[in-house]
Amino acid sequence: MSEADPATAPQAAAAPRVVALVGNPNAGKSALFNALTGARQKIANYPGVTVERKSGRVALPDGTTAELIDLPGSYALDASSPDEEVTANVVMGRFAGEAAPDTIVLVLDAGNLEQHLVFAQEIIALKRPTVVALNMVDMAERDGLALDPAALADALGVPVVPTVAVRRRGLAELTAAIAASAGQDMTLRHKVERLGLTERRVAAHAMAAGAILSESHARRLHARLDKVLLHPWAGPLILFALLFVIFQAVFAWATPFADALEGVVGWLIDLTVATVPAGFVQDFITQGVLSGVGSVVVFLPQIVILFAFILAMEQSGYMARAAFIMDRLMAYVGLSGRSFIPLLSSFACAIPGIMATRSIADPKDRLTTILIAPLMTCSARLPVYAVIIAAFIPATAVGPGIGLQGLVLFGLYVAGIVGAMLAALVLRRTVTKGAASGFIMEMPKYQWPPLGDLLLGLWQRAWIFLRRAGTIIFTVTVVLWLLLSFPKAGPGESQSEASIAGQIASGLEVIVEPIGFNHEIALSLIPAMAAREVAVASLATTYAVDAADEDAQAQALGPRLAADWSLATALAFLAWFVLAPQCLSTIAVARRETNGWKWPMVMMGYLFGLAYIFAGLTYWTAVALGLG
Ligand SMILES: Nc1nc2c(ncn2[C@@H]2O[C@H](COP(=O)(O)OP(=O)(O)OP(=O)(O)O)[C@@H](O)[C@H]2O)c(=O)[nH]1
Ligand SMILES: [Mg+2]
Repeated sequence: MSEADPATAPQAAAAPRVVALVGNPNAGKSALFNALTGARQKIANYPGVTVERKSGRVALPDGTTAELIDLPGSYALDASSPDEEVTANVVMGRFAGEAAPDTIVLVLDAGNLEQHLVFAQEIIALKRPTVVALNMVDMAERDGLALDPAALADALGVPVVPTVAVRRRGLAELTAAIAASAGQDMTLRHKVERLGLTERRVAAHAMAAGAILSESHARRLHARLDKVLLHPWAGPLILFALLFVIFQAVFAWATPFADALEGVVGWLIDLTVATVPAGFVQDFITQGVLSGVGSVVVFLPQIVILFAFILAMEQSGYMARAAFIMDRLMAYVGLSGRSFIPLLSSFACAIPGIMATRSIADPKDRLTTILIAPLMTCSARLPVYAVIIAAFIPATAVGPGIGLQGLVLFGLYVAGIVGAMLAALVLRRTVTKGAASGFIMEMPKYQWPPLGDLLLGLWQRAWIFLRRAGTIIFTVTVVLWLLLSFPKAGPGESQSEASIAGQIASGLEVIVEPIGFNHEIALSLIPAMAAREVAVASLATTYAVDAADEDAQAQALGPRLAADWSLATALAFLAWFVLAPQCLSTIAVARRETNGWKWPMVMMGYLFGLAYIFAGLTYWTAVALGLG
């Protein structure tokens, strides 16, 4: 440790001046450090912490040498992480055996000046010799922003040197400014006083605006967009409205395509009946493959439209803003914004969502996120929701451009989110007790989503969906069809009731009957553990097996459900699928990520419990309202 300690290291004549690089994360401190010190670096650890202490020698133009220290990025002097604590301790000279730096080089990202000036003011208010390196001016110029270093120097009362660390631009000027800072009474010239966070934000805004020489139209537009989209209350409202529009579109735009696909499946069934001799093979193709798997595939248009919006939000740079907005809201339920991306991925599928929780450092944050991820409405639920909504909710308008079907779909997604937030709230107060940690992220630039990337992403999502239909859904449906087809029913008996599958389902039916579920639903719940869409395929296959004739067999699932189920049962079925952990792969991934069966069991227990209770409440309420 002593070799890293400038106070005791063997040195020529006088101890070299200590110069510390301070600034927000990603300002380019390490890049500047490397550019200035080259190979003359030493790496050690700060006493008592695992944070690296990187120091190196730099020759100044006045002939002296300085010891340069690269510090971890920080947002504030009242530290919240070990990294930030080291920075604060070094800057304030609180480390034992470590002298306070003689000069502070404050590294600011020219492209994020306003944000970086918030912390910068805290440093300058310390009244120590300070030099500002206005770094990354190349990036700012590329983005159409030209800054005036003199104006900024004037506002701050410290020298400002424009630099491009990675191109070694401005290094001579910077070392000259460091040399000149020696022995000066900087406190006389500093214009920044100690202020609270809010006042510093206001001042940062004014100083950043005052330092702009010219700004391109696009940059100004993006800044204005952020003002609106990140506004404390307009931002969440816009996000909410956008999601609302998305779910309207999923129904309004997909219906003609879904109807056409349904027509194709019906036509294929007719064709099979006409060409394949009646018997086992014909039944297998019509009941098992076409009715079962076909009933899932018809939801491809909905999946594609939903993902077109999600991908466009990601690629345009809006998604990071949504995460930022959600961070504030999630803090209320004890989650950090770091959970947002895993939870967002869970809208596609909980499996990548749960794997993405590896980026959450806090173990309790992470566990909470894993436990609530299955409540986010994954795309496998979409076919289940869509088939029930199309069959039971009239396609009427409840307002200009607002369809009732889209509204119900939106409501189901919101129900999942609300359920997840409430679950987080309860979990954070009980099993995963602890404080939430905030997060700050850099916002990507706005851009039009590149059409090629968008189409590629859509193709990948569509392919994942179709592959599931061709593999897991196909397999489970075929097995179910076999179990549904034997033994053959006697006269007057229904085939699905008499079959092996039907007899197994009868056991389950006893349990789910009180919440309004019928025999067909009970039959669909077990195979749907393999994947939620299988519930749709199972229902379709069951009704096809029981169909009186070929015409009835070629009929789509929706009209059959509408004829056979009460609205109360349909609503209870939706409520069940909002909450129930009907997915073995998710449970398996949760086991792997938590190293044991305890947490997956907790997850299954609380989710099945909630699903049962809420499906029941939905059913009993609906019946009381006369919808049974
Ligand atoms: N174009 C450009 N890129 C830069 C410049 N300075 C740094 N970078 C890049 O910006 C990124 C972040 O730079 P770092 O030097 O690691 O930032 P840092 O301030 O040390 O970040 P932390 O250690 O996380 O606080 C790296 O990819 C650098 O290559 C610059 O002047 N121009
Ligand atoms: Mg660094």
